[in-house]
Amino acid sequence: MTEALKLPIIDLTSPDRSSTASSIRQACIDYGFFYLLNHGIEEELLGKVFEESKKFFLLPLEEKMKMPRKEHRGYTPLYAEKLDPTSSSEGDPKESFYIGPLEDITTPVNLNQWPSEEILPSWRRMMESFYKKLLSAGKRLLSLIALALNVEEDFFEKVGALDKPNAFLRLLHYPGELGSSDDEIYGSSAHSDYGMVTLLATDGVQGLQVCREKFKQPRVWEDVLPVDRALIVNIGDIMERWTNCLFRSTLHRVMLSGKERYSAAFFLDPNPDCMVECLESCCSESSPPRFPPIRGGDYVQERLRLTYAS
Ligand SMILES: O=C(O)CCC(=O)C(=O)O
Ligand SMILES: [Fe+2]
Repeated sequence: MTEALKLPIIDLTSPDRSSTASSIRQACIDYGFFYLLNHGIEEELLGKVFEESKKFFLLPLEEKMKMPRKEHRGYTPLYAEKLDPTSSSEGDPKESFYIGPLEDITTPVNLNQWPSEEILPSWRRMMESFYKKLLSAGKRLLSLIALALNVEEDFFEKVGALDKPNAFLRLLHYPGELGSSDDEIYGSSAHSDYGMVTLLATDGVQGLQVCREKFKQPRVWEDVLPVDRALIVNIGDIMERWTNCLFRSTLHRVMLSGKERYSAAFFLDPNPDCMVECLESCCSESSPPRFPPIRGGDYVQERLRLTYAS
């Protein structure tokens, strides 16, 4: 049995930034998760994004396999990914499509892969527009997160995290029928996200669960229900490092109920060259830094390697 969690709701456009920042601080300390309203992504665009996403996943497998995941961009088929590397299962029953930075960071050519315009004419335009709006919402949110951490609101810009951030949009499809007799099936197995923050949109089909005490056994899982017009935001491991574990990167998973589900997760990771080092406002003599400084890119690379190792 699980219970639904009543997560705090944050309004990105609230004029009272200091009170919003303190609500964010409490939400990140207590849950590492919150709902975000007035994020600037119109309902209409979101509807279209899910329509286009559906059209893509409905393509025959051989068409989708023309864009296999390369440089973390493109298509990953069912069971290709194991988010919980300690689990013995064959992989997660979900397929996804990754879109990386629209402006490339380390290469002169853009590495993104796109479905052919003949097959899906408005796909790329729609996804690029969605990506840009998510990035803008993410940047605005990070300025509030900076205030919540008692640093200057442009802190994440100043340290170079947001100068060409390594942000990935991932479209996800969890099939409805999997032909398994298990009554508990994890569409995404238990994991925490790697980056700074994740902004998640879902098609309204429930399934997301969080475990607030990742080191306690047995694990207690609570449902995060979809809230109309809200994105679900969670703190990632890099932010947990930056804040010396003050803000938590909470373990989460997706349980399948036999109902098909679509979601879109936007992982906002810092520029690969940005150094992630415990914030002064998050350590003291009695609470020294728990992690050494690390280059953002090195950290994410290692986590991805573990996820995709077979
Ligand atoms: O599909 C979802 O609701 C969550 C997906 C997720 O947690 C992830 O891709 O990291
Ligand atoms: Fe996640």
